[in-house]
Amino acid sequence: MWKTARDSVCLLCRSSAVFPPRTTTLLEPAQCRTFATRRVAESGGSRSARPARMVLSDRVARPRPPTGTGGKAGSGSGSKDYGGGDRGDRKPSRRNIVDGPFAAMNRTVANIDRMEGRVSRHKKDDKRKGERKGKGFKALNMQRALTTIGYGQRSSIKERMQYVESFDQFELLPSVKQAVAGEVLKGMVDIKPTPVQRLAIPALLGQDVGGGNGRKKRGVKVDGRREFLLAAETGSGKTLAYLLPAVNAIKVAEEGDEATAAWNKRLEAEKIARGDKPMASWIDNFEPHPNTARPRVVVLVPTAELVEQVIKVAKTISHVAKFKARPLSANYDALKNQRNLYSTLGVDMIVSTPHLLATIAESDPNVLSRVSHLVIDEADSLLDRSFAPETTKVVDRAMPSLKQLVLCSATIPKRLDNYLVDRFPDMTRITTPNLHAIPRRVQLGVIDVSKDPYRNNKKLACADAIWSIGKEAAAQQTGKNTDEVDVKRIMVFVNERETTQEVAEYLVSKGIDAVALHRDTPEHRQSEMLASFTSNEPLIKPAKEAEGGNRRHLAHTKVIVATDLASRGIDTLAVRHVVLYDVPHTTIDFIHRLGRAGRMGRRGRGIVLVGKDDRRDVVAEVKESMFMGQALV
Ligand SMILES: Nc1ncnc2c1ncn2[C@@H]1O[C@H](COP(=O)(O)OP(=O)(O)OP(=O)(O)O)[C@@H](O)[C@H]1O
Repeated sequence: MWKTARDSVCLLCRSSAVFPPRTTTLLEPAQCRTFATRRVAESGGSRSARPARMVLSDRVARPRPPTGTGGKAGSGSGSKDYGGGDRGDRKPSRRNIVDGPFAAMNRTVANIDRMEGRVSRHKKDDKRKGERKGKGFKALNMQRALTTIGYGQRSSIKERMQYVESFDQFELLPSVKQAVAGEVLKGMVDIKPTPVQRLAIPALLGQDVGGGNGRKKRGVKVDGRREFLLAAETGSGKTLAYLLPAVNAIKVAEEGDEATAAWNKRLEAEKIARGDKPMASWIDNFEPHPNTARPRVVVLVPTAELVEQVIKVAKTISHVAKFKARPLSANYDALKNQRNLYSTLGVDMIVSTPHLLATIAESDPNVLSRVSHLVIDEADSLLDRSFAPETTKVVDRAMPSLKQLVLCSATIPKRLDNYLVDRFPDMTRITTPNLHAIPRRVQLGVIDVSKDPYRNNKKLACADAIWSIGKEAAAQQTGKNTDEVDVKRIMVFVNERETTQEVAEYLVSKGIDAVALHRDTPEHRQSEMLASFTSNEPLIKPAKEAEGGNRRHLAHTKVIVATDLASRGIDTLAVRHVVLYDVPHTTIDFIHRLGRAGRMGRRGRGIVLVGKDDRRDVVAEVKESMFMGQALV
């Protein structure tokens, strides 16, 4: 019969009457006599009903199902069924109404599911994150390398972006604005700044365009300098976002520089004195410009290829804005690099790899003594283990004169995040709402290599995928000029450098025009190989040349098999197809590699080859994230 356990208390009604006797401190509701009796009364049953039938609904501790998902009308969120079994559309009793002025009075039923269902406003983001963590993206979470950006934060950024619609709104000098429309984005209609440009350009200029905390957006001054992190998805125009404010700073500084004005006067006088003699014949003997070997702006990038890419944009701006931008890279011999830096005509901006600049600065520390703006592009690479020592050498030397330090990246790996918190705790972070997501218009296809017809032959699967793309391109061309072939450019990414050569050779044996690119490829050769992938122009070849006189040759494709080296920052606007021969080790690599396609809103296709030993769960989750347009956690 009924017994009382001295140490036991019911979870719900807090009474100590229980059945059967137990020794635990907290009891299940079904074991509580007081509670059970009350349930009988509520459900209209008689006191004589046997306790065994008074079992509570097993839904008691679960959140209510959302409205419209099964159950009768009124049993969803609108009803107050707190575990009393299926009450159908019964009107909720007054004592269970928890909202309004009489809320919580005379409550006799525990509010367990109500509490679970309620989420505080501040915790909404955490809850969403939790849901994503718990359910959808288990595998990605396990190998998570990226720092998370809350969805609340992303929405507030979206709101702020609405304040900018055009480049004219930026407080840039007229010549700089003119360079954007007339040179860099020449030929484009309806030129508008991209999301990262809308957020970063005003911030770097110290301009308030409205929305949010102005002071915070413009950056906090630390020892007289402002520090920024620009993080935005691949192919979103980060280069212009940091270059335009830097060029603007060069021009503003030049306006008030008396030494430069005096030198310009002397040069004009010299020109008159030399008469018809070409300037090149005497300029080396003229006095050096005050900026010679003392640039105001330094941009660091990880590879010689990127030096070329960034300097090309800078020089295009300089055609209108008139400043001197020079590259330093392993693509040039020592003499050319020296001339670029020590030119008598001076240099305003240097674009370099950190290794080269750190070496030069070691022998001539003055080189970095006047730098006011330092940009570290691809900061996730330049501040990781392999580059960090050289990069920090440059940062440390430039620090005393720095007014602005800008770090730029498509991803914020956790390591970078920790480093920044440690080294630059006051850094202003400018992130776009789609950070860590693969561009929306890139689709991902998965080929299971373990199945027929490939039977774990990845190379065969890769060649087959490329042949399919080539045939599709050929089909698209039917009916057009048959003497010419529009060649599709395809990038194949592998994890190890040894694999590049192997795969490229196999593809060539299957009639595909393929080359291998890795760290050991000479830098000038790398640039040559990448040239046709970075050009925005259609790659048209005479049909005979494209076929190479061989009918088993795939005329419509050009393939580069590369390691991660070609995945960082290279502006491969013309690439529509990326093949992930190996499943990337991290989400960071997924983002960079797939980011070579679908740049600046273009369409793209990724194909990932999944072998028997590969993480299918990771690939499935990346695909799902991409489908939903979400950040890769
Ligand atoms: N406002 C704009 N409108 C249209 N195109 C633009 C605009 N800004 C930049 N672009 C073009 O977008 C392309 C990609 O820009 P950029 O190379 O700067 O991307 P990114 O964000 O640095 O990419 P990654 O992270 O891969 O380095 C370039 O070809 C550039 O000319």
